[in-house]
Amino acid sequence: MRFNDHTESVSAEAEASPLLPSSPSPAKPVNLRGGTLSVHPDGEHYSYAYGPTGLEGLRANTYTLRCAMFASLGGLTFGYDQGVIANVLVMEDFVTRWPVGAWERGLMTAVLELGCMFGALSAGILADKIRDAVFCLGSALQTWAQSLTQITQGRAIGGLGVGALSMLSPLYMAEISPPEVRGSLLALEQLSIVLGCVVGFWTGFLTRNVTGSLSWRIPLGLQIIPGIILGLGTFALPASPRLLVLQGQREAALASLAKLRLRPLSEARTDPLVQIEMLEMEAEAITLQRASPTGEGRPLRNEALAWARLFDRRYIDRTLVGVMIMFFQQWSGINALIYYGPLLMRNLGFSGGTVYLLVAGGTNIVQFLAVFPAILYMDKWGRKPLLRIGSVTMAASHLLIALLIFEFGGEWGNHANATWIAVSCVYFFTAAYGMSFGPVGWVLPNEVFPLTLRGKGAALSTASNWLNNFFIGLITPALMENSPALTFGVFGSACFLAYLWATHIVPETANVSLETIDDHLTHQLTVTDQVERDLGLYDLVRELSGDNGER
Ligand SMILES: O[C@H]1[C@H](O)[C@@H](O)[C@H](O)[C@@H](O)[C@H]1O
Repeated sequence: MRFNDHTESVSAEAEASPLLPSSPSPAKPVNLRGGTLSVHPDGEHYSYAYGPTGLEGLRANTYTLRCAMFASLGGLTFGYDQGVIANVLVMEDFVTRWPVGAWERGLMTAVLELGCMFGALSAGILADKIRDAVFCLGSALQTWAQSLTQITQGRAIGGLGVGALSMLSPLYMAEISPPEVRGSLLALEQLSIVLGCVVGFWTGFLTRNVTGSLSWRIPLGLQIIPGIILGLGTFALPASPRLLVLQGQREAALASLAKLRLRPLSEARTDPLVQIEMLEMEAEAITLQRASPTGEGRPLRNEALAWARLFDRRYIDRTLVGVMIMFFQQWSGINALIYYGPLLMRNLGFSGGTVYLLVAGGTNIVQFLAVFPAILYMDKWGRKPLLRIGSVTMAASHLLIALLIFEFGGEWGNHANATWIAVSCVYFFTAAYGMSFGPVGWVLPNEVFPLTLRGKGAALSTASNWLNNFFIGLITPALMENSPALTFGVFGSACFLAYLWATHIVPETANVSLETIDDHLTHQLTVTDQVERDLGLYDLVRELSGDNGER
């Protein structure tokens, strides 16, 4: 049984969350080969860290960092598509070749998001390399398309790959990370997505004047490169130790963990923190297997039962956390700005190329820069404070824009100051989003589910991202046409609800191991506790803390 004693100052809000039981008072940390173990006087509540959080922590985890960066290439692929497509849709060759209506164009854009949703949900079925191959096939189809139907088909197929990768990359990162830098490492997914947006946007921007179809074939084709690198790289990445334990491969899991924690295998066998981490994984795997032994010979029924467990009374809280963080991430309105930003800027009185650069180019860069504070401080400050500050700032920015449009809409020319305040609000919003719901949206869903449900839970949460993304894309133009002020009012209200949700419902997950989070979220701890006791975990913890157990 562990507790949320972060030697550094993770918010006390964790204790205010209804999902987490209140933690026992913190204990003095014991230094263990560079890491720390803090044990409560009762000998059964503890927390541990292999090293510091933030930048120093990332520096101390070079190999895990490299693996996570590599895995995050999955995020790059979908960010790139978003960045590129905005440009492709207005390229001269593209528009004259296929002079289609708004509806077909909308379908062509949105079909990727629907593909992504199915890709995320079915990620568990396809093997790694096949998912990647599906993505490359989709990209190739788009690049060599001879008709709009082929592009649309290519985007639907590519979407399956992008969706699967967008779910699997962060899941893998969560499973290989040590507790003290898991938030920072998972935030790399967001960094990659937004980097993809920036690169995609500027690539399209640079090739837009190339003659003929190369103007759009080049940027669409380039996305195959990260796909190929990722495909080749999956052969070199170490397997998730948690998955190996679940599959009963203890030795392989230890070898993988030793590599990730930068210890020679022989040393890892006796390293106290590695031993604790291994025992925790084993305890969780045993508990979960006892709780849900899979019946043999009925794979479809078992699969359906496994999905149904997400809605079981015991897990529904976590399922809602995963689904709702993505819901609020999308209803914050970030993609309304990304997809329809130029429209908004035109509403604010800007025109031509300025509009384009200000919005699409500018907001992507702001979003990209905003991820860095999240990477550096997410584990130190905790997830909840980021979400709360972020949602309040986003709500305030949206509401101010709504008021300004209401007051000065249609006569911006006479109110230059109001225009610039509105533009600043767009950037404030983007920065606040980029530090909060952007990265945390990819962190929380990969932390709150227990081992056996983690894949399906993350898949459902990612599907929620894509489905809501799709709806936003669909309704925003109509909303804007109807009333731009109302559009911002709607997103502002969603941000305010997100604040209430982050304050009262979200559990703090910073700085504790994935198994600890599971312990905390499982309202009755008894089974895992007993298994942990049987495996000798508490004896080991007491021994390491210099306690002989007599109390
Ligand atoms: O986290 C990402 C990121 O913020 C992207 O810019 C946005 O387009 C995605 O929908 C979102 O999931």
